[in-house]
Amino acid sequence: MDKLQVRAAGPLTGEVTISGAKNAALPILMSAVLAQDTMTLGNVPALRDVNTTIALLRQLGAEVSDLVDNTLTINPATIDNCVAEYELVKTMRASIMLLGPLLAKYGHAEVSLPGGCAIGARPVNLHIHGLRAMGAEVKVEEGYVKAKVDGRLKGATILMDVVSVTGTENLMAAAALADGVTFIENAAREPEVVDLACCLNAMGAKISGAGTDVIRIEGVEQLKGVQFDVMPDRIETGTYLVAAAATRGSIVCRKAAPETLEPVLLKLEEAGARIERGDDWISLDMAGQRPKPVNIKTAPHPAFPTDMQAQFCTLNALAGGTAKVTETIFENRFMHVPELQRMGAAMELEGHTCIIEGREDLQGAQVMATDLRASACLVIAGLVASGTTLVDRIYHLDRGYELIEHKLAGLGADVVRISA
Ligand SMILES: CC(=O)N[C@H]1[C@@H](OP(=O)(O)OP(=O)(O)OC[C@H]2O[C@@H](n3ccc(=O)[nH]c3=O)[C@H](O)[C@@H]2O)O[C@H](CO)[C@@H](O)[C@@H]1O
Ligand SMILES: C=C(OP(=O)(O)O)C(=O)O
Repeated sequence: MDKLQVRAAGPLTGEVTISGAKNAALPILMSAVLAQDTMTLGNVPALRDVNTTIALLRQLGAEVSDLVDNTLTINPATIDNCVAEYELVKTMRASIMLLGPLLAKYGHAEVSLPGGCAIGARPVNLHIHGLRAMGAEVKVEEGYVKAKVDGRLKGATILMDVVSVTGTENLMAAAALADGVTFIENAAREPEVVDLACCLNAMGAKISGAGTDVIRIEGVEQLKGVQFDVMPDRIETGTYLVAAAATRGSIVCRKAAPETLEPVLLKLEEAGARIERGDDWISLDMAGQRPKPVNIKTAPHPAFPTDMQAQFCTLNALAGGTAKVTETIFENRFMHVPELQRMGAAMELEGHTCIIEGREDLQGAQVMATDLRASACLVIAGLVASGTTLVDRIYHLDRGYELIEHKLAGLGADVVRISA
């Protein structure tokens, strides 16, 4: 298993180019099955999860090119199998996004339940509820969600009890080919939902309201293959900005989408960073100062994203004062806390809140990455800690950060991948 060796090398400085968003790319790749002909997708990040998605689509019979220069083509016309098998699905929860599109296009679909994961339970009851409301027969059997419908799905009004990003995306994609109008109420407003809606609309769908809490989808009979570029990754952007802030550095993120990470930028400003935003760039400058503590409470967009919580734990661990970080989306998303404690961080958990007393220094240690963003927060800690930090199980990191060691090295960090 690969490890990352991280040593402090002073403040991060320079420019980093942001990749396409994992959490937009995966639903868009899976919604490509809705098209009649070939989709060409650009700005697709080279990530382990993208490779898994390519393998899943090929397993269904789609013709999928390799990813070259962050571009790939998907021809779904050759799909002859609507079963997404456990072996691939278990490594990536986003696979559930195949359910709605396959069902809407082919009238049946079987997608393995992804199972629980380290950060929390991740149920799919809302996806099932919505598809049933659209007339599908859905059962959970032998670890698979099995859905079928006679003819087309029917437009329906669906109230989401809880704001669910993938749930909203699955139902929106399915409704794009349904007969009649669907309303998704209490919809997720995340920028990735908007990106998927833009892609579907380019394919000929009639979706309005994406980015608000009511999405209206007027079903159409067919969707066509188009060229579409995936939006920039706001979480990758936020991660590099926090890394720069933790090291008291000064960086510019290029090919970013500032409007998608306003809550993160506001918290970085509160931490003492000078932030400037352009159309597609963000700069951060700490002017050599130690970060100030910032209280964080995660919640659905436009509030503070759960995917940035771990990184802000590290930032607070280095801040001059005490901060509270509260997680409201996932019940078990603090597994980085014991690892950061091993590096000397002063933090305690009280239920869903982590109380962090900032320290001037952390110490390098061998630590274990437990999930994607937890891995990122340990790498950030290693950029500041004395001695050497060895982050184990970085396959988590490879799910979501394209070329992380190269991008960090470009900012002056001392980060080396040690291949097993
Ligand atoms: C709202 C939110 O911040 N969602 C995050 C979630 O998206 P992801 O799409 O993975 O998860 P959801 O948005 O669906 O889940 C949000 C909440 O809804 C609950 N739920 C979800 C579906 C369902 O059928 N039933 C149900 O009860 C979940 O247990 C969770 O507490 O993880 C992603 C990866 O970390 C993040 O990028 C998203 O920002
Ligand atoms: C946890 C994440 O992803 P996933 O939903 O694929 O597990 C994430 O993007 O932070």
